[in-house]
Amino acid sequence: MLPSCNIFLVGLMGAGKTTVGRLLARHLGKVFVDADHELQKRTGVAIPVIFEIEGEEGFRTREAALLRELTQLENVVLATGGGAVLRPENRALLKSRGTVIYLRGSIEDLWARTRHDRSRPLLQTDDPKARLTQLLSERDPLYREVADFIIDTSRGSAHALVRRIERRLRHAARPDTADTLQADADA
Ligand SMILES: Nc1ncnc2c1ncn2[C@@H]1O[C@H](COP(=O)(O)OP(=O)(O)O)[C@@H](O)[C@H]1O
Ligand SMILES: O=C(O)C1=C[C@@H](OP(=O)(O)O)[C@@H](O)[C@H](O)C1
Ligand SMILES: [Mg+2]
Repeated sequence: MLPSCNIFLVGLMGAGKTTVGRLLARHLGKVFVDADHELQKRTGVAIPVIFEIEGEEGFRTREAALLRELTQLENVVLATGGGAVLRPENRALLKSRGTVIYLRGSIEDLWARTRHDRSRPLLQTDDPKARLTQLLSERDPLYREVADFIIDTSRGSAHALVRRIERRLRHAARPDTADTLQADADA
Protein backbone atom coordinates (compact mmCIF):
# COMPACT_ATOMS: atom_id res chain seq x y z
CA MET A 1 0.00 0.00 0.00
CA LEU A 2 1.13 3.57 -0.61
CA PRO A 3 2.54 5.49 2.37
CA SER A 4 -0.61 7.57 2.76
CA CYS A 5 -2.52 4.30 3.31
CA ASN A 6 -5.53 5.56 1.43
CA ILE A 7 -7.89 3.24 -0.38
CA PHE A 8 -9.98 4.64 -3.22
CA LEU A 9 -12.92 2.64 -4.56
CA VAL A 10 -13.99 3.15 -8.16
CA GLY A 11 -16.58 1.43 -10.33
CA LEU A 12 -20.00 1.81 -11.85
CA MET A 13 -23.20 2.69 -10.01
CA GLY A 14 -24.36 -0.28 -7.96
CA ALA A 15 -20.92 -1.87 -7.74
CA GLY A 16 -21.03 -1.44 -3.96
CA LYS A 17 -18.47 1.34 -3.44
CA THR A 18 -20.50 2.99 -0.69
CA THR A 19 -21.61 -0.22 1.01
CA VAL A 20 -18.32 -2.12 0.81
CA GLY A 21 -16.30 1.03 1.50
CA ARG A 22 -18.01 1.64 4.82
CA LEU A 23 -17.44 -1.96 5.95
CA LEU A 24 -13.86 -1.98 4.67
CA ALA A 25 -13.00 1.20 6.56
CA ARG A 26 -14.38 -0.26 9.78
CA HIS A 27 -12.51 -3.50 9.18
CA LEU A 28 -9.18 -1.78 8.50
CA GLY A 29 -9.56 0.93 11.16
CA LYS A 30 -9.65 3.73 8.60
CA VAL A 31 -11.97 6.70 8.25
CA PHE A 32 -14.75 6.25 5.70
CA VAL A 33 -15.57 9.07 3.31
CA ASP A 34 -18.17 8.92 0.56
CA ALA A 35 -17.68 11.67 -2.03
CA ASP A 36 -21.39 11.93 -2.88
CA HIS A 37 -22.44 12.06 0.76
CA GLU A 38 -19.83 14.73 1.40
CA LEU A 39 -21.08 16.77 -1.55
CA GLN A 40 -24.67 16.47 -0.33
CA LYS A 41 -23.64 17.49 3.17
CA ARG A 42 -21.80 20.56 1.89
CA THR A 43 -24.37 21.76 -0.62
CA GLY A 44 -27.35 20.83 1.54
CA VAL A 45 -29.10 19.25 -1.43
CA ALA A 46 -29.36 15.76 -2.92
CA ILE A 47 -27.30 14.70 -5.98
CA PRO A 48 -30.35 14.75 -8.33
CA VAL A 49 -30.99 18.37 -7.37
CA ILE A 50 -27.41 19.33 -8.31
CA PHE A 51 -27.89 17.61 -11.68
CA GLU A 52 -31.24 19.36 -12.15
CA ILE A 53 -29.94 22.85 -11.39
CA GLU A 54 -26.37 22.73 -12.70
CA GLY A 55 -26.44 19.84 -15.17
CA GLU A 56 -23.94 16.99 -15.29
CA GLU A 57 -21.04 19.37 -16.03
CA GLY A 58 -21.84 21.43 -12.93
CA PHE A 59 -21.87 18.26 -10.87
CA ARG A 60 -18.54 17.12 -12.39
CA THR A 61 -16.91 20.44 -11.55
CA ARG A 62 -18.06 20.19 -7.92
CA GLU A 63 -16.99 16.53 -7.82
CA ALA A 64 -13.51 17.39 -9.15
CA ALA A 65 -13.02 20.19 -6.60
CA LEU A 66 -14.08 17.85 -3.80
CA LEU A 67 -11.79 15.06 -4.99
CA ARG A 68 -8.84 17.46 -5.00
CA GLU A 69 -9.56 17.98 -1.32
CA LEU A 70 -10.52 14.46 -0.27
CA THR A 71 -7.50 12.83 -1.92
CA GLN A 72 -5.27 14.94 0.33
CA LEU A 73 -6.62 13.14 3.40
CA GLU A 74 -4.66 10.28 4.94
CA ASN A 75 -5.70 6.85 6.10
CA VAL A 76 -9.15 6.96 4.54
CA VAL A 77 -11.31 4.63 2.53
CA LEU A 78 -12.90 6.88 -0.09
CA ALA A 79 -15.96 5.74 -2.04
CA THR A 80 -15.95 7.81 -5.21
CA GLY A 81 -18.98 8.40 -7.42
CA GLY A 82 -19.14 6.21 -10.53
CA GLY A 83 -18.12 9.05 -12.85
CA ALA A 84 -15.13 10.25 -10.84
CA VAL A 85 -12.73 8.70 -13.35
CA LEU A 86 -14.05 10.77 -16.27
CA ARG A 87 -11.76 13.75 -15.76
CA PRO A 88 -8.05 13.10 -16.32
CA GLU A 89 -7.08 15.27 -13.33
CA ASN A 90 -9.22 13.09 -11.07
CA ARG A 91 -7.57 9.95 -12.40
CA ALA A 92 -4.13 11.42 -11.77
CA LEU A 93 -5.08 12.30 -8.18
CA LEU A 94 -6.52 8.87 -7.46
CA LYS A 95 -3.48 7.08 -8.86
CA SER A 96 -0.97 9.20 -6.99
CA ARG A 97 -2.62 9.40 -3.59
CA GLY A 98 -3.72 5.88 -2.73
CA THR A 99 -4.38 2.28 -3.64
CA VAL A 100 -7.21 2.21 -6.16
CA ILE A 101 -9.61 -0.74 -6.22
CA TYR A 102 -12.01 -1.23 -9.12
CA LEU A 103 -15.20 -2.93 -7.93
CA ARG A 104 -16.55 -4.59 -11.04
CA GLY A 105 -20.02 -6.12 -11.31
CA SER A 106 -22.04 -7.69 -14.11
CA ILE A 107 -24.68 -5.55 -15.78
CA GLU A 108 -27.34 -7.88 -14.33
CA ASP A 109 -26.10 -7.27 -10.79
CA LEU A 110 -25.64 -3.53 -11.25
CA TRP A 111 -29.13 -3.31 -12.68
CA ALA A 112 -30.67 -5.39 -9.88
CA ARG A 113 -28.98 -3.20 -7.28
CA THR A 114 -29.98 0.16 -8.77
CA ARG A 115 -33.32 -0.43 -10.45
CA HIS A 116 -35.52 0.75 -7.56
CA ASP A 117 -33.28 3.64 -6.58
CA ARG A 118 -34.21 7.14 -7.76
CA SER A 119 -31.08 8.83 -6.44
CA ARG A 120 -28.94 8.25 -9.56
CA PRO A 121 -29.93 10.84 -12.18
CA LEU A 122 -28.03 9.12 -15.01
CA LEU A 123 -30.25 6.05 -14.65
CA GLN A 124 -33.58 7.89 -14.78
CA THR A 125 -34.13 6.97 -18.42
CA ASP A 126 -36.53 4.71 -20.31
CA ASP A 127 -33.91 1.99 -20.48
CA PRO A 128 -31.56 2.21 -17.50
CA LYS A 129 -30.10 -1.21 -18.20
CA ALA A 130 -28.96 -0.08 -21.66
CA ARG A 131 -27.54 3.04 -20.04
CA LEU A 132 -25.53 0.95 -17.58
CA THR A 133 -24.22 -1.15 -20.47
CA GLN A 134 -23.18 1.97 -22.37
CA LEU A 135 -21.55 3.53 -19.29
CA LEU A 136 -19.66 0.32 -18.55
CA SER A 137 -18.21 0.16 -22.07
CA GLU A 138 -17.20 3.84 -21.92
CA ARG A 139 -15.76 3.74 -18.44
CA ASP A 140 -14.33 0.26 -18.03
CA PRO A 141 -11.00 1.32 -19.67
CA LEU A 142 -10.81 4.31 -17.33
CA TYR A 143 -11.48 2.23 -14.22
CA ARG A 144 -8.80 -0.21 -15.37
CA GLU A 145 -6.37 2.62 -16.05
CA VAL A 146 -6.49 3.84 -12.45
CA ALA A 147 -6.92 0.50 -10.67
CA ASP A 148 -4.19 -1.26 -8.74
CA PHE A 149 -6.45 -4.30 -8.76
CA ILE A 150 -9.95 -5.39 -9.70
CA ILE A 151 -12.46 -7.12 -7.47
CA ASP A 152 -15.37 -8.96 -9.06
CA THR A 153 -18.40 -8.08 -6.97
CA SER A 154 -20.79 -10.47 -8.70
CA ARG A 155 -20.27 -13.17 -6.11
CA GLY A 156 -20.21 -12.79 -2.38
CA SER A 157 -21.80 -10.54 0.19
CA ALA A 158 -20.36 -7.13 1.01
CA HIS A 159 -18.68 -8.72 4.07
CA ALA A 160 -17.13 -11.45 1.93
CA LEU A 161 -15.85 -8.80 -0.47
CA VAL A 162 -14.17 -6.99 2.41
CA ARG A 163 -12.33 -10.18 3.31
CA ARG A 164 -11.30 -10.67 -0.32
CA ILE A 165 -10.07 -7.08 -0.59
CA GLU A 166 -8.08 -7.47 2.61
CA ARG A 167 -6.38 -10.56 1.18
CA ARG A 168 -5.56 -8.73 -2.05
CA LEU A 169 -4.14 -5.79 -0.10
CA ARG A 170 -1.90 -8.14 1.86
CA HIS A 171 -0.89 -9.88 -1.36
CA ALA A 172 -0.23 -6.50 -3.03
CA ALA A 173 2.13 -5.64 -0.19
CA ARG A 174 4.12 -8.82 -0.83
CA PRO A 175 5.53 -8.17 -4.34
CA ASP A 176 7.79 -5.50 -2.80
CA THR A 177 9.31 -8.24 -0.71
CA ALA A 178 9.55 -10.47 -3.77
CA ASP A 179 11.17 -7.60 -5.73
CA THR A 180 13.68 -7.08 -2.96
CA LEU A 181 14.44 -10.80 -2.86
CA GLN A 182 14.80 -10.83 -6.65
CA ALA A 183 17.08 -7.78 -6.54
CA ASP A 184 19.16 -9.51 -3.88
CA ALA A 185 19.32 -12.64 -6.03
CA ASP A 186 20.33 -10.59 -9.10
CA ALA A 187 23.05 -8.71 -7.23
N1 LIG B 1 -21.88 -7.43 -2.71
C1 LIG B 1 -23.15 -7.06 -2.66
N2 LIG B 1 -24.12 -7.99 -2.67
C2 LIG B 1 -25.41 -7.64 -2.67
N3 LIG B 1 -25.87 -6.36 -2.64
C3 LIG B 1 -24.97 -5.39 -2.62
C4 LIG B 1 -23.56 -5.67 -2.65
N4 LIG B 1 -22.89 -4.49 -2.65
C5 LIG B 1 -23.83 -3.53 -2.64
N5 LIG B 1 -25.07 -4.05 -2.60
C6 LIG B 1 -26.35 -3.30 -2.61
O1 LIG B 1 -26.43 -2.62 -3.87
C7 LIG B 1 -26.96 -1.31 -3.71
C8 LIG B 1 -25.98 -0.32 -4.30
O2 LIG B 1 -24.80 -0.30 -3.52
P1 LIG B 1 -23.92 1.00 -3.32
O3 LIG B 1 -22.95 0.70 -2.24
O4 LIG B 1 -24.78 2.20 -3.17
O5 LIG B 1 -23.16 1.08 -4.74
P2 LIG B 1 -22.31 2.27 -5.35
O6 LIG B 1 -21.90 3.20 -4.25
O7 LIG B 1 -21.14 1.60 -6.00
O8 LIG B 1 -23.21 2.91 -6.37
C9 LIG B 1 -27.22 -1.13 -2.21
O9 LIG B 1 -28.59 -1.37 -1.98
C10 LIG B 1 -26.38 -2.21 -1.55
O10 LIG B 1 -26.98 -2.68 -0.37
O1 LIG C 1 -21.81 7.15 -12.39
C1 LIG C 1 -22.02 8.37 -12.22
O2 LIG C 1 -21.73 9.22 -13.07
C2 LIG C 1 -22.61 8.80 -10.92
C3 LIG C 1 -22.61 7.92 -9.86
C4 LIG C 1 -23.22 8.24 -8.56
O3 LIG C 1 -22.48 7.59 -7.51
P1 LIG C 1 -22.52 5.99 -7.27
O4 LIG C 1 -21.56 5.38 -8.24
O5 LIG C 1 -22.08 5.83 -5.86
O6 LIG C 1 -23.92 5.53 -7.49
C5 LIG C 1 -23.21 9.75 -8.34
O7 LIG C 1 -21.91 10.23 -8.17
C6 LIG C 1 -23.86 10.46 -9.49
O8 LIG C 1 -25.22 10.08 -9.56
C7 LIG C 1 -23.14 10.19 -10.82
MG1 LIG D 1 -22.08 5.28 -3.89
